[in-house]
Amino acid sequence: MTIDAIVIGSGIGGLVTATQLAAKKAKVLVLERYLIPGGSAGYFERQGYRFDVGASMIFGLGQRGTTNLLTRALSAVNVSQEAIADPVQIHYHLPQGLDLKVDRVYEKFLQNLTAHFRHEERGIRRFYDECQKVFNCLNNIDLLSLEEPRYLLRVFFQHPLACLGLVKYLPQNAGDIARRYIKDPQLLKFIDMECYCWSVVPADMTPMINAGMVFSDRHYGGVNYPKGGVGQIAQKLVEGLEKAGGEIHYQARVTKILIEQGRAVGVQLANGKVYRGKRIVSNATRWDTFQQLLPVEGIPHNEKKWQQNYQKSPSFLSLHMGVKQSVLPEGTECHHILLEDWEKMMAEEGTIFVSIPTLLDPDLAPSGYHIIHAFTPHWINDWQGLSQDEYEAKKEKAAWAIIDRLEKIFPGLDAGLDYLEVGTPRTHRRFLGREDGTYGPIPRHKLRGLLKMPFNRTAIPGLYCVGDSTFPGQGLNAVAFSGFACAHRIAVDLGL
Ligand SMILES: NC(=O)c1ccc[n+]([C@@H]2O[C@H](COP(=O)([O-])OP(=O)(O)OC[C@H]3O[C@@H](n4cnc5c(N)ncnc54)[C@H](O)[C@@H]3O)[C@@H](O)[C@H]2O)c1
Ligand SMILES: CC(C)=CCC/C(C)=C/C=C/C(C)=C/C=C/C(C)=C/C=C/C=C(C)/C=C/C=C(C)/C=C/C=C(\C)CCC=C(C)C
Repeated sequence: MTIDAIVIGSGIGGLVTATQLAAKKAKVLVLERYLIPGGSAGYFERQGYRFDVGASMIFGLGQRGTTNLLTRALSAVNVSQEAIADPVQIHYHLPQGLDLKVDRVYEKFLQNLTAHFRHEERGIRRFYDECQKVFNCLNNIDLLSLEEPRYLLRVFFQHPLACLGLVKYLPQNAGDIARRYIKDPQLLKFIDMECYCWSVVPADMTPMINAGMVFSDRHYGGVNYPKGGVGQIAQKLVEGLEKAGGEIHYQARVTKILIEQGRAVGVQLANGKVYRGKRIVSNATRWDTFQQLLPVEGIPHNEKKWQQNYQKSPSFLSLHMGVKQSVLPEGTECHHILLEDWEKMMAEEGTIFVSIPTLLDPDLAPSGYHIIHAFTPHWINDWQGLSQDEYEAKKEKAAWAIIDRLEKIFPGLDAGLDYLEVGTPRTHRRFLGREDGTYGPIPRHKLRGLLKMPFNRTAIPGLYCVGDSTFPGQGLNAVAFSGFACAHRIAVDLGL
């Protein structure tokens, strides 16, 4: 039977594309190089612990509005996922005693922040209220492909003000808007951290549309943890995909996208097997897609331009720990950010991110124990060219430096450690198939908001990209949007 769409990779971007197409009765095949689906939203099990590999703070699992794209993607193929509400998005432990919690309740968050910056009360409210404006524009409209003129026309006639609002914010960055209202340098550093901790760049380089989503949805749909672990989202999407007649093959590593007369017509696997399809979708990063799966000499001009504007963000050093319950003081929150010196916010091993999912779902660890996932940015270069012994020693040293720092918020961590597994940029590259283990693309220099981020079609007819190297970038809810948009464009192209 002819395959309508072959999707390379089962990250959330790839799976949302596949399920959306399958729901429209397209014949879909997903090819995944690893043993399970999910990519960065996958999991692994060790000694009774179920660890999330990457994604841990989940947006898009809310129940209301139009921006709850994970919930919507699941229900489109008749599956659902129980979600546990996280009452605090992040507990920040920042320099100069700036210790504060981002409460799920908007007014409570504003109060917590204002308590540290009384003189900026008005500016704080004006900045975050403006983020809510962006969110309200998005949360009113159907979110589909911006490459489909008839859809654009339709939403424009249905919601002209929301569309004009979005057009206004598309070229803007959060830092410019923050500086319009806020003068205090320490508060501006805090806004930088608010952006950096998910966009990996400071506020000046973070698109306002994305900041509007994150800073508002956390108080609207909220951050919600999937019962059973983050890996459940992908497992459920696969269940829905199969129910809708789609197929997924594991240990199916695509090594080549086949081009005939300038058009993508199929793929070849590492084992030599060939599949042909009417449309090919790559959920691999753009670097992997255009430099590994296609001949480098033929890289399209617009991809070269994209690489001049965007670079690979660093990868992470990840500590997956099992710890005794006694390590966590009463009232500990699920997510923490630790930084001791503002100058080091963007440095390797500067900011430490922490997620403790067992506070929301205790079933992920043996009784009496918790999971602490701590991660910090790291570049692959430092991990190349080492012997096995050197690699292990470097991992050990780096991990203990992080544990020592975490003792500040979790006294007794070292003594209460029951299990430790350390992942490096090499681990991310190997298991996620992402060049240099990168977290995703970041602007090389200040760009105008999201204007330079490509949509799903590529310069090669028949070939589409989905995932975090397409509009609007990193984040599970963001790549879910990219999946909705990609499937919409393909469905129109196939006349479904
Ligand atoms: N919320 C958080 O805390 C957090 C943390 C880390 C990552 N994330 C997010 O996760 C998102 C990643 O989603 P995504 O959908 O873009 O990508 P992904 O990297 O998660 O998924 C890509 C999938 O494609 C597979 N693949 C790659 N090359 C292949 C090949 N040649 N053949 C077959 N399969 C191949 C990989 O194994 C992987 O399963 C990012 O946006 C990132 O921001 C979130
Ligand atoms: C018609 C006319 C004229 C016009 C039109 C216009 C329009 C319509 C426009 C539109 C637009 C749109 C649709 C857009 C969209 C967007 C979106 C969806 C976005 C989204 C976003 C999201 C995001 C960004 C998210 C993110 C998140 C993340 C990344 C997270 C992460 C996290 C981390 C990493 C960390 C954690 C932490 C700790 C652990 C502590």
